[in-house]
Amino acid sequence: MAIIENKPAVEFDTVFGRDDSVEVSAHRDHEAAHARVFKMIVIGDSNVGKTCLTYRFCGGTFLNNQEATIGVDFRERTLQLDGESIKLQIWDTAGQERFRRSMVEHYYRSVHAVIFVYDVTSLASFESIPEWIEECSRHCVGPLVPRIMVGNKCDLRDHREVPTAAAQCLADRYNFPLFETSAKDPAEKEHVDAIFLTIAYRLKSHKPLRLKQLSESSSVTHLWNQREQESATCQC
Ligand SMILES: Nc1nc2c(ncn2[C@@H]2O[C@H](COP(=O)(O)OP(=O)(O)OP(=O)(O)O)[C@@H](O)[C@H]2O)c(=O)[nH]1
Ligand SMILES: [Mg+2]
Repeated sequence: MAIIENKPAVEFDTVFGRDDSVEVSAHRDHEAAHARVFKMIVIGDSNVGKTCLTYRFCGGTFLNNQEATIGVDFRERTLQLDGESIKLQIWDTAGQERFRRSMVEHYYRSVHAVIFVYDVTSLASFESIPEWIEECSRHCVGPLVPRIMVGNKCDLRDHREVPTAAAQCLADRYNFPLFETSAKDPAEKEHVDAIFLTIAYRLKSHKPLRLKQLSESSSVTHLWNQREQESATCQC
C-alpha cells in the first residue's frame, strides 16, 4: 500500500534539547531504541495548524509557509518521563477530505491517543469538532483512549471567533481536557509541550500495547509495516 507523504518521514527525535556531541547523540539513540512507543493522531479541519503544532513540539520552531498535508506526515519525539523513555509517534493527518479519504482507516488503527484541533479564529473549525469526534468513534477508538481538544492560533487575538467559555463547555461535554495555544508564538512553546506531555503522562500509566522497538531507520514504509503487523486495538 502506498503512503502519500509530502515531507521526510521522521523529522526529529528529541530527548529534551539538542546537543551535537557524539556521546550525547549515542545516548539518545540508546534511549530512543528502548522507549515505549505510542501512536498519537492529530485531527481537525484543514488549516487549523495541526502540522505547525506537531512541528513546534517535535522540532521546536514554527514552520513557515506550510502547505496542506497530503495523507499523513509522521513526526517523533522521545521524552524522558520519571526516568522512562517514552516515544511519541505523532501522525499529523490531512484535514482536507480529498487528501485523507484513502487513509482514514489507517489513522485510527491501534491509536493510543487523539488530539482534536480547531482554530480559535474559525468558528467553523470549532463547530466541526463534534464531527471529528464522531468519526473517531465510528472507527472504534475505545473510550479509554485519551483525547484532548486544542484551540490553536491564540496569537491572533483580534480575530478570535471561538470564546474560551464555549470551547470549555464543549470540552466538558465530552470530558476532554482543553488547551488554547499558538504554534506560532514562541512564548507558547512550553505550553505546546505541556499539551503533548499531558497525554504522554496519561499513556505512561497505561499498559504498553507495543513492545517492539522501531528500527533506527524510520522510513515511512517501515513505520507502516510495523503498524500493519500490530494487532489492532479496535474490538469490532
Ligand atoms: N497566526 C498563526 N498562524 C498559524 C498558527 N498555526 C498555524 N498557522 C498558520 O495556519 C496555516 C495552516 O497551518 P497548518 O499547520 O498547515 O494547518 P493544518 O491543520 O496542518 O492543515 P492541513 O494539513 O490542510 O490539514 C499556515 O499558514 C500556518 O502558518 C498559529 O498558531 N498562529
Ligand atoms: Mg497539515
